[in-house]
Amino acid sequence: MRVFTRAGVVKLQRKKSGMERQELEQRFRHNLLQHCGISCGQRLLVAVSGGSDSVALLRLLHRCIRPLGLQLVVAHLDHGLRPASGADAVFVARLAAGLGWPAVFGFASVAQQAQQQRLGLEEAGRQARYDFLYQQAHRLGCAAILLGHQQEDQAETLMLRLLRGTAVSGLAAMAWRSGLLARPLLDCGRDELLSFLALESQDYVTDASNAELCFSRNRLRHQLWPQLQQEHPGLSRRLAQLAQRVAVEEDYWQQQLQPLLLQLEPLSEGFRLSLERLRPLHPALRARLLREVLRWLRGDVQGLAAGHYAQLETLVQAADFQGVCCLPRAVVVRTRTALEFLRRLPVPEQDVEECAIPGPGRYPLPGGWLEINQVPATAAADDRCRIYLSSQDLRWPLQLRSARPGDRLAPLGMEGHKRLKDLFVEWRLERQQRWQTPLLCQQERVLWVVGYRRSRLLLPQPHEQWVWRVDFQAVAPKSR
Ligand SMILES: Nc1ncnc2c1ncn2[C@@H]1O[C@H](COP(=O)(O)OP(=O)(O)OP(=O)(O)O)[C@@H](O)[C@H]1O
Repeated sequence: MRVFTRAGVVKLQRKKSGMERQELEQRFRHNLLQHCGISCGQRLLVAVSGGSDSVALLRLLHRCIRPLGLQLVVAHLDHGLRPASGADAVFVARLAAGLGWPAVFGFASVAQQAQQQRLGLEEAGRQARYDFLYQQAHRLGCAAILLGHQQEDQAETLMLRLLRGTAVSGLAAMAWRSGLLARPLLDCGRDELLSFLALESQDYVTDASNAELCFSRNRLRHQLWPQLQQEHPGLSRRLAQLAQRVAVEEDYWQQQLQPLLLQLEPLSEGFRLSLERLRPLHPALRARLLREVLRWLRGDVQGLAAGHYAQLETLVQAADFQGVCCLPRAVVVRTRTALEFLRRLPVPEQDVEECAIPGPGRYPLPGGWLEINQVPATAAADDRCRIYLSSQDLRWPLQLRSARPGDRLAPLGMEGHKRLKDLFVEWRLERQQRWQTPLLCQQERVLWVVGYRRSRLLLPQPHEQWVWRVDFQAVAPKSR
């Protein structure tokens, strides 16, 4: 049996720590090259707050990159939220200078920006930070912006998304690489990074706001997380691994989506996707496709919840074709053969004053204008902003007005009549929009809920050579 003296134990511990550091460095280098797509010789912007994670990031880079010929520029933004924030900038400046790397600094008045843009402090800070980092990366010709998010951050992000009701793809949490942003520490534990810093005799700053419980992430970190960790040791690691697996699967789904997205038919205000293509898809693939189309249309999918996707699924499966689904910033209209994904029309700012339309011409509306012309009957189909009316059955004058309680519509695509009030609820139109949406009527009968649905009335007959074309052009309200 070997007996170790105290000095021997210390020596052994040092050896173990040295080996752990070596393993951490190897993993870090692998993450940098394989997961984050960094190539030899590139210039990188390293975002350093002065906290333990980003300081560890900088020190790891400093140790690992010499053989790779990478150049670093350190970047720090002072959010101006704490009296001591200037001291963090000084700390980062000294650290960068000590390691021999250039550094850039910025200042943002985050509290003011949060007030102006009606954002929470966390969100405003994030926006200001990313604006600053992107600007600097472009100005300095950097190939990537490296961030110090680590395993616990990843697990917290996944958990917060879960608690807020994410789609499955949201469980992928933060990506190793997303555009310019790269996160090479995603599989490194906080304790592992702290041990590394201790071994390097490197200090770091502690941000007092990280302990403030007004931020949801901090509440999770300090209140819920310790309890969960106690019950389920290794939870952070397992959640971060789950995020990685979901990311790989999402990559697979993206590949499956590509050929389907090529089948999207562009419209002037959105896209059309035929039911023939949508219906045979597996529901999982269909849900992702619908989500992706909405992302294309709106630029993001914020504010869309599971209930919205369930509504779209109902539209796809419905036998009749009168459906409309109003979503935040988008409207999806079901036609006989397709779903049309359209940008939301601007909400009119006032009711439409009732006016008579004595004949063809152009008529102003609060939210735009309406134009009626006689045109040769062609195969042209109605859409949300254009309908064709029979010239044989139309009797002038028509009327334009806002909806009234008691109005009914005989929606094209289904039998019978429906109360507009019920249709508005079914379409999820906001209250304000319900009674300000213009209606085109003939003798009190609704022909068209402008911008949404037409009725079966006055459909052009097959033998007609000329028909009336009614166009609606929406005008965005002037910003006040
Ligand atoms: N003020 C800042 N200036 C530059 N980069 C920052 C700043 N704040 C955060 N970052 C970058 O964003 C990453 C994530 O930010 P987050 O707020 O989660 O970290 P932190 O707790 O402030 O600091 P750290 O991650 O360094 O311990 C940081 O690791 C760092 O790379």
